[in-house]
This record gives sequence, structure tokens and C-alpha cells, in this order.
Amino acid sequence: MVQSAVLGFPRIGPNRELKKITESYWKGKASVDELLKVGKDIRVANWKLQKEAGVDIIPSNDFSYYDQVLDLSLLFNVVPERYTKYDLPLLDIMFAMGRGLQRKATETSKAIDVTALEMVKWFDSNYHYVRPTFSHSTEFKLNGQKPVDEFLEAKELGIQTRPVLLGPVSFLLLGKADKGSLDLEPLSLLDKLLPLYKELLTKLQVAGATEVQLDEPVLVLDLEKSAQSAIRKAYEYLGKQPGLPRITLATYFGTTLPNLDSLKKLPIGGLHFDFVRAPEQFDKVLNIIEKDQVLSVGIVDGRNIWKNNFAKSSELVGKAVSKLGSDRVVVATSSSLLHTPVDLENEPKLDPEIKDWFSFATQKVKEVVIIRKNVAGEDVKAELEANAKSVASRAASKRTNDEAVQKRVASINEKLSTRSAPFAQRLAEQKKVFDFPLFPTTTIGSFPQTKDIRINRNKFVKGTISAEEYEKFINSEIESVIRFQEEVGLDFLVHGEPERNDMVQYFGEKIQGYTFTINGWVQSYGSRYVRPPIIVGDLSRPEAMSVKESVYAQSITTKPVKGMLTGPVTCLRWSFPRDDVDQKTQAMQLALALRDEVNDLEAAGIKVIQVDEPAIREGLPLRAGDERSAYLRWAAQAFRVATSGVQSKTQIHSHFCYSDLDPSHIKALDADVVSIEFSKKDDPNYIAEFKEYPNHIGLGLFDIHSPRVPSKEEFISKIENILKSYPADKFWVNPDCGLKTREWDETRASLTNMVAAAKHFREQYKK
Ligand code: MET
Ligand SMILES: [Zn+2]
Repeated sequence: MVQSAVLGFPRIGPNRELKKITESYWKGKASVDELLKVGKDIRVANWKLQKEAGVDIIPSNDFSYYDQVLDLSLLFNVVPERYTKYDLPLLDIMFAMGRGLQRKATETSKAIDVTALEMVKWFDSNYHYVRPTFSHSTEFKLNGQKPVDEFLEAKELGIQTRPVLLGPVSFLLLGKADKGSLDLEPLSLLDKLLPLYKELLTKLQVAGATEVQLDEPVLVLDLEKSAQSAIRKAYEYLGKQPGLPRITLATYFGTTLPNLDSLKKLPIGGLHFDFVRAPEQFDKVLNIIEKDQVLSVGIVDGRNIWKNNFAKSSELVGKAVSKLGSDRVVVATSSSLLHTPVDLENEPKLDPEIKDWFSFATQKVKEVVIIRKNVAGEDVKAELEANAKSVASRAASKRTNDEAVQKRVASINEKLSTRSAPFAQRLAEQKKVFDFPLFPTTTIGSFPQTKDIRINRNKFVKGTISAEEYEKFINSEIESVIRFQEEVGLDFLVHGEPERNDMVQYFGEKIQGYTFTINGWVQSYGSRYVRPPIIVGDLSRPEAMSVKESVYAQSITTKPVKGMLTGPVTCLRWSFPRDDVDQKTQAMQLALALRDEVNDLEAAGIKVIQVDEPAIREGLPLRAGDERSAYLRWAAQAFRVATSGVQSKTQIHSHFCYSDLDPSHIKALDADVVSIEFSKKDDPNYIAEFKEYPNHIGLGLFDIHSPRVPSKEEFISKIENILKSYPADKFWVNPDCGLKTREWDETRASLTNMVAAAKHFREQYKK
């Protein structure tokens, strides 16, 4: 019989229960038992939901208090020494690795001061994982047995699960060598790591697990020969161990075709492929499935919110069945559902016409089951008819098409996407407008989003305070942020973004063609969740979106205040995009809307405008080649469409974070000044690469994901280090990213030290 499988379910809880409890645990307001209880409740609810929906293969160990990759580092004892020397409980070591920890000394314990590990984008998604960090002194051993415990927890409820683990090759390749061990090649650790997987799988088997899912998403990347052989080696080794649970090796987010040879004839139970993202691999994949192997057909999209097309999916699964037989086919989600919101039923405010086009994680679980039933010949006539109706209604809806927008996009040309003068000339004109010192200091835009801000925003949304009252409140926040920056001594100010719930959602709500949810949260990293707006139709800007706040901020200070916008590519990437129009077209529509906004800001007297593009790197197609170069071209052009309507003397900034950015990715944006997350990348080679960047640049000097406050000396030594390979006259001084998740005390202390360091160098370079 064909089976159904889910590769992973969101773990944040339907009402963000996990965020609430972890944050209060961090603040010392909730006990560890309270934290663990909420975690357990979420796991139990998720398993029951899937069981009741009729899913055959239900995942366990897809839960995490912070990040599943971090869990695995901890489980295998890949824990740099700096985290273990304080005798913290495992859970707190894990949080310290994820977010850093700084604690004053008390009578009974010494002071703690440790930075977080590097956090990186999970492939091309907006999820971030904590990078495994290996050193010569890494001693692999099992630390606890989280996957086993969670398997047993489900078993106790009478639910048999399939534990999920990141596979050994991906675990190593996604990691890096620690400072001090830079000559270490993570993949060289495979031989030491494999016995640990064996030990763990043995424990799972003893606990009663008959199957495991090992994720090897690196198989959708360009892999060197050594990595391809590592895959073979790992699965030949694990597959041949007698008595272990059956292994399903799962890939997702792209095509495996260039690496397919390394998957042939492996002694494992099954293989999973993502046919939503890469349907082109279907025929070739069918040919490599061995007689004793199962093909898991990933057909329900784990990355987007559109309702599945049952007729189409069933046809594809049917093809697999006719070739392999029904016992060897599983209908599955394309990837974990981690990247989709929990439940569409939590959205009472969505327009019913549009809501009928969507499917969130809870609905997707049911979709997998319906497709399975359909392929197995069970009666799902009513579901199929309803599905066909929604699919047809979306295709025909008036809400998706706007001719004026389509015409304007067609008129985009070189002139519209090129600034009126080259950088050198622009810089000269800008220098006449502002008197900027060497090492200009600035921040990335947001300041702490306090409870007070959230309370007032909610009141405004609920209508318990009027628009005027809310505006007054926002203005008072802006004013205090401006005064704060003046006191601290920053050169280029920001208004602080207190009016923004989220940098994309805020604009999404003002752009026509978007719809948004009230509960559609998706984990971005740790306890940070986002609520991506949904692009349903052609996009346009009915009226100014940010001018009022920027103009107010500029009116109360003589220092330049940056206008602050989210760029077209980031708006696209951090939304759920349409799947019926290509991404480039959606980006250009956004670019035109933003161009009008940029021009309006300039007309209103704003002299510096920052258009953030943190997501530009994550959108990079995972493999090198034509698709990637085309992406880089259109992404840069979209930015230039948005920003080249201004005069030369208007300074355009941009900002990038969260990823290993290559300067070549951003040169073509031609922004006057860019700021980049950098604080955890003090590798001299990486710094040297940025010398290539022709315009001005601020390499981020402190980690904004951590509450830790760097001292003035620490800033000085960081800057000194960068200046060894980077010219001082192009150098801006700023944090890694916006400060919205920080507290005010930390923010004041960090920025004060940062400005002091900038002044130190200003003095030094005067001489
Ligand atoms: C993720 S990038 C964030 C940029 C935005 N301007 C902020 O400061 O929050
Ligand atoms: Zn950022």
C-alpha cells in the first residue's frame, strides 16, 4: 500500500507557545520545568494531529528549543571549549551556543561572557541554523539522547514515529572549523563521526524505532567529488550495519541530478526527493530506485502556502506507483513543514475567496493523506472536487491581474535602472551636503522594540486607540530614539522603525496585491518568528508608506536621518511568493513601487535613503550556472530600479546580513554605502575580499543577536584587524544589523563603546 509521510512539522505551537516560554526562561521568569512542559505539549499535540489526520509516517526529533542543527552539535559533543568551562546544564550550554551568554559574577558563580556561534541561512530559506563549529580538540561522543527520548515520548502515546536527523555529510559540510583550527577540513571528521550515528541509531532501534529519516540536503548543492564519495561512504557504512532501523535518505530544496550517481545502489531503505522544487529529476530518479527501496515523493510544498493541486500530484505519484508498485511509494511533503505557518484555521480575518487558495502546515498534513488515498483508489471524490474548484477559482480571479502594473514592468529599461552619475561624482556631491568625518558611525535602522511599542501597536490594530493617538505615540518614540542617538554621538541617524512590526510585513500591508495573516508565524531563528505576507496578485503602491515618519524624524534634528525601506528582493524573498508568475516579474513590480517611495522621500527632504536587501544572498540559486547569473542580474537591477530615480547628491545605502556575502553579489547594486553583517567573520581572507567593493562599506562590528556588550577595546581591536587589509577612507562603523531584538541597556552600552572606538581611530588618522 502507498503510504503518506510528513518530513517535519512546525514546532513553535499554534499560538507561538514556544517563543513565549523560551523568552521567559531566558529572563529567569519561567523555570526549566515549565519550559520543558511546553515543549512536550507541543510535541504531543503535533503527533496527535498527524495521527488523527491519518499520516502513516510521522516524524519525531523535528522538535527543537532553538535549532535542530544546534541540537545535533550538542548531541555529538561538537561544543567548543569556551561553552563548557562554566558548568552550565546542557540546555543552557545549548542556548549559550545559539545566542551567547553574559552573566555577572555572583557569590556562588563566576562571571560568564561568551559569544554565540555563527548563524547561517538554511539553504535558500529564511530559516537560520547555528553552524557546527569543529576544532582539533572536538571529541565526538553522545551527549544525552534527545532523539531517543522524543521517540519514546511518542511511543508512550501509542504513536510510532520516524526520528529525523540531519545526516552526517550535511552536518559536516554545513559546519566550519573554529578559530585556531582553521586548517581543519570538517569532512575529514567523517570517520570519527559515523560510529556515533551508528551508536545513536542502535539506541533508537533498541527503543523500538524501525525507520529513521536522515536528511542530506547538501545533495542539492554543487558537491565536490570528495563530498559525493563521503555520501557513498556514510550510507554504505550505516546501511550495512545489521539490525539498525531502515534509513530513508531525504533531500530537498532542489535537484539532485548532478549528484545522483552517489545515490545509486546504496544499501538503504529509501530515498526522498523534492519534486515540487525540482520536478525535472523525476524520470532519472525513478530509474535509480532499487528493488528493495522505497521512493518518497515530495509533492506537498513545504516552502509555500498554496493549496496543492491534487489532480496533478496524484498523476505524478501514480506514475511512480506504476513503475515501482504501490508498496514502494510514499506520498510526502517536499521538505519539513517548518517553513509554513501552523494552521489556516487560525486566520479568521482572511478574505474567504483568497483563503480558499491557501494551505498551511495542518492542512498540508491532510493533503498528503488525501493524495495517498486518491492514488490508492479510496473514495476522496468530494475532496478532489472541492480542490479542483479552488484551483480554478484562483486561476480565473480578477484579484490577481492589474494591467497598469504589467505595462509599467514592461517599460523598465537601462536608463530607468542607472543612476545619473558614477559613484566618484556622487560622493563628491554628497560630501558637499553632509560634512562626514572619517569612520562615520551609524546603525542599521531599528531600535529596541519594547513591550510598550507592542502594546500600543496592538491597541491601534484593535482600535482601542485612535490613529492620532497612535501617531503621537510613534512620534514620541521617534523623538526619544533621535535624542538617544545624538547623546551617544552617532553621525547618521535613523528613526528607529517603531511603527514596523516587521520590515517586510509593514510594507506588505501597504502594497496592493499582498495579503497578510494574523497568525501565520514561521520560525526564522531561535525564538524569532516572522509572519511573511503573501503575494496574491500584481503589486502596486497606492500611497506613500514611510514618508511621514522619516520626515518627522528629520524635522527634529540637524543630523542626517536615513529614510529606511525594505528592498524589492527582500520583500519578495520574505513573502510567500506567487507560484503562477515568475520571481523576476514580482521583484520588478516591487521595485517600481519602492522607486515611487524613494522618490517621494527625496522630494520630502530626506537626503540619505537606505534600501535593505538582507535577503539578496539567500535568493541565490543553490547551484552555480545560468540560473544563478540571471538571478544576480535581475536582483541587482530591481535594486537599481528602486534607487536610481534620485539625484546624485542623495546618498543611497543598502544593508545585507545573515549570510556569506560575496562582494561580487552586490557590486552591481551600485549603492553609495553598504553595511554588512561581519562581526563573526574575522577571517582575514574574507575581509580582504571586501577590498574589491568599490564604494563605501561598513563591516558590522557587533553581533545584534546576542545581549553581549563588547568593550571599547574590543571594538578597537576589531577595527584594527580589519584596517590591516581594508582602506580607512571607505570604512563606516556600524553594528551587524538592526537592534530591534535587543534591550535598551545593552544597546546604549554597545553603541557608546562603538562610537568611542570610531573616535579613537578618527584621532589616530588625523595625524
Ligand atoms: C534583517 S535586516 C534589518 C534591517 C532593518 N533596517 C533593521 O534595522 O531592523
Ligand atoms: Zn540585517
